[in-house]
Amino acid sequence: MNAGWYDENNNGFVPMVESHNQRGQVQPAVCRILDANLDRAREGLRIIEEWCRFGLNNAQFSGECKQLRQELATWHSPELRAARDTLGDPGTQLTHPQEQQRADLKSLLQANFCRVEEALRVLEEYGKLYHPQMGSVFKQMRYRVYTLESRLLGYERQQRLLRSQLYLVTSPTKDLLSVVEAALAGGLTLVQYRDKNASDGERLSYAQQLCQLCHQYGALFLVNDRVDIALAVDADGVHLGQQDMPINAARQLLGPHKIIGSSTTNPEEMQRAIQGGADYIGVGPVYETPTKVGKPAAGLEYVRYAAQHSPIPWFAIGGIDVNNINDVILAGAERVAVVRALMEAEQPTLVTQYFLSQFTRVHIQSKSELSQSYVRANHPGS
Ligand SMILES: Cc1ncc(COP(=O)(O)OP(=O)(O)O)c(N)n1
Ligand SMILES: Cc1nc(C(=O)O)sc1CCOP(=O)(O)O
Ligand SMILES: [Mg+2]
Repeated sequence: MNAGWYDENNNGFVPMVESHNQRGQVQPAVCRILDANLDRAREGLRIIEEWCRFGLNNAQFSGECKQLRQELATWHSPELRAARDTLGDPGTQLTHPQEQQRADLKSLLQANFCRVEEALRVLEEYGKLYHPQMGSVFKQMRYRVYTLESRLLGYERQQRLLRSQLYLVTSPTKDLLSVVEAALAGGLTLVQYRDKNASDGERLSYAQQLCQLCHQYGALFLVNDRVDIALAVDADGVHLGQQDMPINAARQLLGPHKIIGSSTTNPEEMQRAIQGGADYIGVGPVYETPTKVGKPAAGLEYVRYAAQHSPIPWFAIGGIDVNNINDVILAGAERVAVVRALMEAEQPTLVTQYFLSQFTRVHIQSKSELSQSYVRANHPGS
């Protein structure tokens, strides 16, 4: 019969990794360290797994967490558990103020990934004193957790991009932070920092402040044109036009999980952006706009084309305001990007709320109009 034990934490029968401590040569303190860190890693994984399972309904991510927990359980032998001395542990009273509050879900997940990774690193080092394979096994496990972390946080980002219907592209103003904050308070979830004339120092400083502000509100933050600044402030991604760095070069620098947006004006540019690996595209200018002088309008015709043909999220942009938003939505746009309509608004919070409400209203109205015309066509007498 295989050696092992029954684990009460949902793991069932756990085959035991054979003890290497047969001659009692490993110090009890090492066993205590291994016991504590096996617990710490499993607890952190369980917290992450709950979000993957109940928050994201994602079987792949939650399955990977469960698999890692089970592998940890195979090392948590009764011998290591027996070394536990909770009453004699001075660390049970120590907490850090940051553990008492988490700003948002992202920081909760990041804190727990950090906890798991640290625990695995401790297991890797002290494990070398306990079992010949423990060092390499826990090193591999730590790399699996890094991969899970970047895939999960990248996935979260993509989900937030998909859910964003209004995108604020900023223009320079002395009230930049307060305008953006007012829009975030109205429910804005996507912001791009755009300033074509500032010095690099100013750009970096604004990008840092805006990135922090957006993340406080759970919104995504992208930088226009500049991959280096996006990297320096750990932004969620960049927006690149036809004259900017090519998407594939930006992807090499930013890695697979950051967002890259690309401006398009016609079907050929759209096709190239999609093939190049853009996460979303700008579709415009819908109307001519003083924000981008000299760029001819692509018009509502191109919006209709995007509605029919774009397999990735797209934002109609250019001259969109509270007066014409309904025309743009009726042409098929489910997402819009604006500069002046929010940056020059007297009440950015209210204007944000108005824009967002139009997506629901126009769709409900056009759906009910469609269903009424269906009833009229199919039941002429009713
Ligand atoms: C969402 C979005 N769409 C299009 C643009 C324009 O990008 P680009 O063509 O590179 O022009 P500049 O903004 O750099 O002047 C954008 N910024 N955002
Ligand atoms: C930055 C930008 N890019 C465009 C494009 O079509 O690629 S239109 C545009 C400016 C949009 O500004 P406003 O909302 O003030 O008209
Ligand atoms: Mg550009």
